[in-house]
Parts: sequence; structure tokens; C-alpha cells
Amino acid sequence: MANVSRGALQFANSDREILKAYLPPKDGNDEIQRPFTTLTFATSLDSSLALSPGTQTVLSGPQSKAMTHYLRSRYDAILIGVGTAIADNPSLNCRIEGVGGYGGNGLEGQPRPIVVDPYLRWDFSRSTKVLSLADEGKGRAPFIFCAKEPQEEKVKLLESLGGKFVILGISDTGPLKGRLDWVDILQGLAWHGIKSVMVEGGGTVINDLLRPHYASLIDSVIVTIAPTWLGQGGVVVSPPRRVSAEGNYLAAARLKEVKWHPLGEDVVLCGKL
Ligand SMILES: NC(=O)C1=CN([C@@H]2O[C@H](COP(=O)(O)OP(=O)(O)OC[C@H]3O[C@@H](n4cnc5c(N)ncnc54)[C@H](O)[C@@H]3O)[C@@H](O)[C@H]2O)C=CC1
Ligand SMILES: Nc1nc(O)c(N)c(N[C@@H]2O[C@H](COP(=O)(O)O)[C@@H](O)[C@H]2O)n1
Repeated sequence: MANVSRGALQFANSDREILKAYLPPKDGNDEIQRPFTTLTFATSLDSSLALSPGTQTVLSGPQSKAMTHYLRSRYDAILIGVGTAIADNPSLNCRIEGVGGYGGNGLEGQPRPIVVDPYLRWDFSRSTKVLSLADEGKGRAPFIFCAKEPQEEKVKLLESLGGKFVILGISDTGPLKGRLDWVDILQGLAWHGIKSVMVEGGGTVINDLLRPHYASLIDSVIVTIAPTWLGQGGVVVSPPRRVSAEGNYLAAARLKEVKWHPLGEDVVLCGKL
């Protein structure tokens, strides 16, 4: 095939069409309180994201992987928890043919990686994948959302590549004790000019955001389901169930406006909360 950059992925126009209703508007409003937010991850038939918390597990086949990269080109930012940053050493860039670094101009189409790391557990260096890709002009350097003052040397490294630390207040009482509130995280993203964010994981982050308390923050959900059971002990997507006023158990969450779309051996499920 002519004019295709080495290693770049392709995602068919016909498959793009099915996702349209679940993606951020192309001409978003500048005056936003929070970004358009999509939860998107790959899961097994037993709702596992990975074989164990510290393990990266390939679930998506080639076509759904290309879909994830197409999604990455449609969002301003891609967010993960620090557990994923440590376990996966991910690239968090977009490798679709035609985006910046893969045949396109500058960094056009490359999302901003966001890592939620309140206590600065992620010990990154210039050779950490996401930073080295930023260095090579194949992705953006991350913004790290934290709750404590970072080391000067880490600030310098991150800022030299175009990234930054964003310090937010942490709750010291109530159900959010020791955690960052997602309302603050999303407002912080909007404040830093991010109008759309795709949240990839991991389990802790997705289970948190699927709680009814945060449903109004989520605009869409796009899940790749792979035809495999990972078995017990994995990182499972299973938010806490609800209890009615009468004390009966209720489903934690259910999608509406649902579409199922087969992609290779996987199926992609799109919906709204
Ligand atoms: N199949 C898939 O699509 C994906 C799979 N994964 C897998 O998930 C696993 C990692 O998942 P987890 O261990 O659950 O880690 P995680 O990536 O969800 O990160 C959890 C950590 O992030 C921080 N955090 C998240 N939300 C916070 C909040 N509101 N306030 C304060 N801190 C917060 C905390 O330090 C917490 O311990 C890895 O094995 C990875 O490979 C991750 C992303 C996508
Ligand atoms: N879509 C999807 N399918 C899988 O099978 C996965 N394991 C993941 N994981 C997520 O993608 C990140 C890795 O991205 P790079 O290829 O390194 O850019 C990983 O950290 C998870 O967030 N996703």
C-alpha cells in the first residue's frame, strides 16, 4: 500500500460510522465545565481487564485495537490510573495512519495522556515509553494529576517534554477519604483546555466511574468484548451493586441507546449510562 507510515494502523470508514453517536462533537463548545467523557476498555467474557493487577493482558484483536487507536485520535486526552501506568508502561499515543508522528502534521490527532497518581507512585524517567514517544514527536507528554508536591527533578523532566503535574486537593473525610473526586479531576481537565477524554482504565478507575454517583459525568461507554475467559483472580469490572430503600439489591448500572458491532473476533458494545 502506498504512502502508509511504518507501523501505523488503519480503521475502516464503515466501522467509524457506528461509533459516531458515542463520540465527542467535532466543534466542541469552549465554555465547558467538564470534558465529554467516554469509558472505553477491553474486557473478557468474565469481565476481566487483565489476568492480575500487575499484568498487561492482550484482549483486543487487530481490528478492535485499530478502533481504540481511532478513538484516541478523536479525544483530546486519554486517562488511566497509576496502577495501569505501573503495570503496563503504556504508550498512550495514537498510531492510526495520518495522525501526527504517523504520517500527519506535528502532533495533530495525538491525545494528551493523563495519569491519576495522587501519591506519586509512578517513578517515570525519560526512557519510560510515554515520555520517550513524546521525545520522538510521536505522542504528547503526560499530565499527572496528584495530591502532593512532586520532586523538582521530575517537574523539570516532565515540563521539558511539554507535560506537567496538576495538584488537586484530596478529601480527608467521608466516602472519598484519601481520594480525588472525579468532579475535581474532570473540572481540572476542562480548566487545562481538555474538551474530551477517553478513560481506559484500569479496574479501580472504571469501577469508580460506573457508580451511580458519577453517572451524570459519563457521556458514553465503548467496550471491546473478547471471546475469552481470563479466569479468577483478574482485574474485574464490577462496580458496587445498589440497594433500594426497601433493602433489595439492584443492578449497579445498565446501558441504554445500545449498539453491538462485531469487529473481527471481538464485539464492540456502545451505550450511554
Ligand atoms: N483491558 C483494558 O482495556 C485495560 C486493562 N488495564 C489493566 O488494569 C490493571 C490495572 O488496574 P488497577 O490495578 O485497578 O489500577 P488503576 O489503573 O485503576 O489505578 C488505580 C490507582 O489509581 C489511583 N486512583 C484512581 N482513581 C483515583 C481517585 N479517584 N482518587 C485517587 N486515586 C485514584 C490510585 O492510586 C489507585 O490505586 C492492569 O493490569 C492493566 O493492564 C488497564 C486499562 C485498560
Ligand atoms: N483496547 C485495549 N485492548 C487491550 O487488549 C488492552 N490490553 C488495552 N489496554 C489499554 O491500552 C494501554 C496500552 O496501550 P499502548 O498500546 O501501550 O498505547 C494499556 O495501558 C491499557 O490502558 N486496551
